[in-house]
Amino acid sequence: MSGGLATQGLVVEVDGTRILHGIDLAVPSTGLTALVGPNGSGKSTLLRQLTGVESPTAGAVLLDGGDLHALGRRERARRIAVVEQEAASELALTCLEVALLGRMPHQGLLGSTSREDRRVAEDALERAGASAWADRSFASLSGGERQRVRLAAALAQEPSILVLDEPTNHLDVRASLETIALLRSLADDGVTVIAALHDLTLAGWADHVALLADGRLAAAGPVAEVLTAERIAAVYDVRAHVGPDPLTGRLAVTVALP
Ligand SMILES: Nc1ncnc2c1ncn2[C@@H]1O[C@H](COP(=O)(O)OP(=O)(O)OP(=O)(O)O)[C@@H](O)[C@H]1O
Repeated sequence: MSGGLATQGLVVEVDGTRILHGIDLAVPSTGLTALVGPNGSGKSTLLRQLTGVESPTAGAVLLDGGDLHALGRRERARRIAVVEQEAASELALTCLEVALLGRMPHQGLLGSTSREDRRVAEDALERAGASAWADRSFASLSGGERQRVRLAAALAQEPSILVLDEPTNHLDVRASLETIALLRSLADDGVTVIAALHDLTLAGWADHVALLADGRLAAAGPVAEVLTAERIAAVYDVRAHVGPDPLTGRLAVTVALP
């Protein structure tokens, strides 16, 4: 199932400060989209808008052409899963219980866990490479291990749209690539996936890139069209080189201070 997620003239102001200046972005419903941009450019703010947890100052977020904010919280949660900074409430749970949190939007009002919920949560842990820790306390995991379990909770939600804020944070080089491969396979399965990433070479594994600069959309489109050396140099104020990586043949970005 695919979902059409887009913003129209999206403006966000916080305490009188304008953070997003009228963003028009259609998140491609096929393939993996990387959201990149310097620190403070507005990535997390934009992602919070795309998940509907915060309302815009002006403009709109559209889901399948309708106003996302008109949907109830539970209905939104059935459609959109989010992986962001961890919540304190997760710390008291086992990893399986954290994964089961993803089933909540699909459960009845009493929230009882069915055999099917448990199966989906266990599958999600397996897919995220976290099943070995199912019975461990979430608090006892390393940062990278927690990241995988939080991804499993999002998978257990069986969303049509998956929004991730720096999903490779804390992950080692191999685990980062495995996460990107998992996100790509979800996209292949028809899930709309958008992930904020800092590593531009990692972003090169995506299909599409949206580049934010100072709260504005500097560019959006296929990876090779957006991640050019000139644009990276201008937006990040660095010297940049973009070329095929000798190992993978894929786009690799190297940068140096001016
Ligand atoms: N309450 C606030 N008042 C003023 N400015 C704010 C407030 N909250 C956020 N901002 C600013 O909004 C801008 C965008 O923040 P956001 O977290 O969206 O950026 P980001 O691109 O995700 O950054 P990073 O890469 O560092 O995580 C930042 O400059 C931040 O300081």
